[in-house]
Amino acid sequence: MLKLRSGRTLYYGKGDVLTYRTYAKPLSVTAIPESAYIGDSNVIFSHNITFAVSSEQLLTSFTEGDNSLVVATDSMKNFILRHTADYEGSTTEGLLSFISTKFMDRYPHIDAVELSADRIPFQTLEVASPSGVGLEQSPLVYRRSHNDHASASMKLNRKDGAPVVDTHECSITDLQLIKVSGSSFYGFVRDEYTTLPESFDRPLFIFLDIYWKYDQFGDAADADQGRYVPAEQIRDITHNVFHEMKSPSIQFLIYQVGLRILTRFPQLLEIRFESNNRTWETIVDNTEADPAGVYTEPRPPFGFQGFTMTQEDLITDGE
Ligand SMILES: O=c1[nH]c(=O)c2[nH]c(=O)[nH]c2[nH]1
Repeated sequence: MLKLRSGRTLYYGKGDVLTYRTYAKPLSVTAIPESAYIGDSNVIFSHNITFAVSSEQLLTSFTEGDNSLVVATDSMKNFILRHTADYEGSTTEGLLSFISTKFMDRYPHIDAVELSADRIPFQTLEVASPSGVGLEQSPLVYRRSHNDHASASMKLNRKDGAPVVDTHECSITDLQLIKVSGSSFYGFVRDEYTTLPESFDRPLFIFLDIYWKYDQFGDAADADQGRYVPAEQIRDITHNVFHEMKSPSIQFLIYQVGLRILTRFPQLLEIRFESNNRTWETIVDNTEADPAGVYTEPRPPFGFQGFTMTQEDLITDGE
């Protein structure tokens, strides 16, 4: 949240600025064992952007109705759209820092900007090859995806007058993963409040949001440094670890995912998880002889977990 020196919250801005940029610079990233993802053509580089500004000098716009320093939020929207066209890089983080730095350069009375973007994912589609043999990716037609998506957020302020990225966070949200067998939950506190039976093989459905921060923001903004961490590889590590392990709880599962992510990406300072337990409710249980089961959606209320990890966790875990 953007605040003045006095501690008073003050900001205004525009949300849901939809920017469908075509033919941005292609992204290429280093391969990791858990993922086939090595980049994006960025033929469609589209985002839903939220942009807010703050300044000591905007106080009178609230207290006296003085609009003399108010950049209309409609103009902000135009600024974002026009400069999305000028962006020469290939990452969401780079786009946000480019637009916000330009804005602070253009309007020197703005002290701080807070902005975020959800990437709007479009997936490639296969079409019959003109040669008549096999399929190939269409370079023209894409499918809008409503699955998990990447996001980034950051706050800029001024240092010696120049805009600098003060804090940032990248994420993948709305991951929804089911493992049909190989998860348990037992050994928890049993007392007069306990009704949950122990489970030795539950169909574990989790909703997961994962957030990360770089040690050096430049690695996120400029993929040419070769240390960009794509949300797609974070996603693929997550389902690999889920696949590999017999989890005794969601708590331990996300810790193991975090260890793997921090191992793969030493350029990350911190990783944070927010998970939600949506374990399917069992209607017809499976047996050793017959693996078929029938399950239904769990009823609220839902359990959740939150956990933050840093590179220190790799040292203490002895990996
Ligand atoms: O993985 C889990 N962790 C819990 O803390 C918990 N609590 C609960 O009721 N089910 C589960 N599952």
